[in-house]
Amino acid sequence: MNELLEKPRRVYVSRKIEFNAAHRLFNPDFTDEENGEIYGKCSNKNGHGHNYLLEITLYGVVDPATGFLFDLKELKAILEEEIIERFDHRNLNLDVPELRECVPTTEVLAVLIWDILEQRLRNINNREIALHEVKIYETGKNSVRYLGE
Ligand SMILES: Nc1nc2c(c(=O)[nH]1)N=C([C@H](O)[C@H](O)COP(=O)(O)OP(=O)(O)OP(=O)(O)O)CN2
Ligand SMILES: [Zn+2]
Repeated sequence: MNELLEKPRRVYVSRKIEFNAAHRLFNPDFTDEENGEIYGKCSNKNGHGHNYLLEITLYGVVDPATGFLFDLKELKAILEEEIIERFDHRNLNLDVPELRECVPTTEVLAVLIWDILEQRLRNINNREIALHEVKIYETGKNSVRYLGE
């Protein structure tokens, strides 16, 4: 074993993916006026779209045998299956069952993506790997980070 990895080395490993989706920010419990006041143009009846940039970060100890925390090829495949399949080219209000009763803000999307990935990693996690952060850029300027709290 390389002496570099003789003691546990804790690292953060990230991968970015992009998907595009439409949404409308609208709460049916509010009046149209209230929705307009709170969400402005984002509550327009026919919705609008975003090119979301998602960055997932894992945390844990480098495996001394492989030199990996987690194979990024495997993470890429998981993100394709769990995120792209679910969200890409979808209407978040209509096509994602978990969001039907929610206002699909970036905060809510980050929490949902956390729950999906946390569950998926738990099922394959026989090593010390944790989901550390879900970060979503909704626009070039607006982003949300969720660390599972
Ligand atoms: N806390 C949040 N605030 C807002 C969210 C959100 O998810 N969480 N979302 C939106 C809208 O989805 C909206 O589409 C964002 O658009 P906008 O504010 O116009 O964003 P831009 O960065 O493109 O705006 P600029 O005009 O370029 O500044 C609103 N708020
Ligand atoms: Zn929006």
